[in-house]
Amino acid sequence: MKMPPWTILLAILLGYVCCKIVYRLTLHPLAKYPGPFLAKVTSLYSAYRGWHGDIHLDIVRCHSKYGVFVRYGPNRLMVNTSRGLHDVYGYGKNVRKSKSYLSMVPDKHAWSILTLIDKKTHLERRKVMSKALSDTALKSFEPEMLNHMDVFHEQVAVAEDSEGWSAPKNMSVLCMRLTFDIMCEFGFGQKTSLQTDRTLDFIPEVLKNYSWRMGIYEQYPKLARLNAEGFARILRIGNDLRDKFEEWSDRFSEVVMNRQDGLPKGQFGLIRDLKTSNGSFLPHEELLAEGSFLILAGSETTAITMSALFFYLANNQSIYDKLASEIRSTFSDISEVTSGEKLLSCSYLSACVTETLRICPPVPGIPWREVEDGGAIVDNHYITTGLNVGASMYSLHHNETYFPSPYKFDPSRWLDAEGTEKQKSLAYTAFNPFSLGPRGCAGRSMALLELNLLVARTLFCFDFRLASGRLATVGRGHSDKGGLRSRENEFQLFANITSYCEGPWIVFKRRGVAG
Ligand code: HEM
Repeated sequence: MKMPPWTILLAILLGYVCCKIVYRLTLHPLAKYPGPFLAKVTSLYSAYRGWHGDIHLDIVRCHSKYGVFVRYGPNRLMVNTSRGLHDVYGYGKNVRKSKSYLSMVPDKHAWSILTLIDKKTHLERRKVMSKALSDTALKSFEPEMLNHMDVFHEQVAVAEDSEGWSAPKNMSVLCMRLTFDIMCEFGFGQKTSLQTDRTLDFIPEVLKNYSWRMGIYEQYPKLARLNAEGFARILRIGNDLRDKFEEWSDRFSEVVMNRQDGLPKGQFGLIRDLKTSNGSFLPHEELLAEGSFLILAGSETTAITMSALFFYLANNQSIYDKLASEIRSTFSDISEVTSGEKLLSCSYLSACVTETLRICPPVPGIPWREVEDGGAIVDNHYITTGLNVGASMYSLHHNETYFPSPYKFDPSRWLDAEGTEKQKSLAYTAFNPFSLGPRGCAGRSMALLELNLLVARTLFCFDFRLASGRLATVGRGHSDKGGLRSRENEFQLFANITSYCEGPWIVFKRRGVAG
């Protein structure tokens, strides 16, 4: 009997897939490691988790079920120890950024500091970026940063009831607008007014969608080749938002890219005017990619941490009181609440910020690294060339070995107290919200400055608390949601390439207003 050609093709394809699955389960160098069955045979498993936004929770579940090393993709191994963390991300390790970052490179020349895989080119870029984000640059920008925070406070200051409390405010929305405006002026010298101009509300929405897509592609880069954006455009899905955003970003980049003297530059000017080793400027596509990444990197992450800080302070009265008392006794006028000795002396503030970054790391998933020629040792395990290794920040930050009662918001774990030194230094070995080593966050100081200043200035000028009724539940876990989303006192993260969050809804009252 003669078989039709398509049946033969199908049989060959099926045979190939079966062989691949058998290989991945038996002879593959990672075959001996435990993990979810589907994750061993296809990266679609983690892409599905990325699509759901609960990849960080699934990783915690997998480590508690399978142990320290878990196979989380056919070629991917994750580890949940501080030694593993430092072996993968520390300086001088035999790894580079994984090829999955390529899925975030839209065009041939559109690298950004985040996606650059080549170590030498990255180092050159990093030197310029470090200068752009140096303490000196931050200090000279601080007055503008404070202006943006004043606008933020004007928005929450309007009293709505007879006791002087404001209407409920959605912190994740207000914080994103604030950090976006700060980033655009710091990086590009542009005043974007997202805080006050409601016609620009499409921008955070577009950025959120973009991060969500990138989060999925990072897990399964082949999906990027399907060109979902192209199809969405043809099918006219989301075209309104996209058109508005493209129009806005074209206008924005026209000004930013203009090298004429006298135009506002911002710190990004240093990258724009950077000449490569052959004496030419970076290609236009690369500058655009770099600019977009900087806005995302600088705004989403910091906004999530700010929102989480409001959530945990409003939900923990004794911590709120202790912090308010520290701030109000350290400063005697709002003009004093700036960077410097007094702010640095607020040890409880610093502990609250650190604890928020621990319990709610804005990059909760795994920044994958690829092992280079010669292999690498990760927590005493030899890993072969070409495989991907990584550690999830959320999972490590909830590992009981380093953080007893990991789901409890407890700033005191970062304070000096007799008998706790050992536990505290152990905690620091696993604390990693900004990643570490050569690819660690270049904007750490900027983020910490924004976080400390916003909280200190808010508590100096205002009292705040959770909004009442249904709004008080936004952002928290719920028993109905089941599993790892059921913790009511945990601020819920939805992980993508960074993450997004909802709420909390907070009401404010200017201090000194009688009620
Ligand atoms: C709480 C706020 C922030 C957190 C938690 C955070 C976290 C991170 C993490 C985990 C990475 C490594 C990502 C990877 O390996 O794939 C990273 C990279 C980076 N971040 Fe941040 N970030 C924050 C704020 C900022 C800010 C305000 C900026 C300012 C522009 C910034 C600029 C960068 C840059 C340039 C890189 C790439 C570094 C490199 O590859 O050399 N970040 N960040």
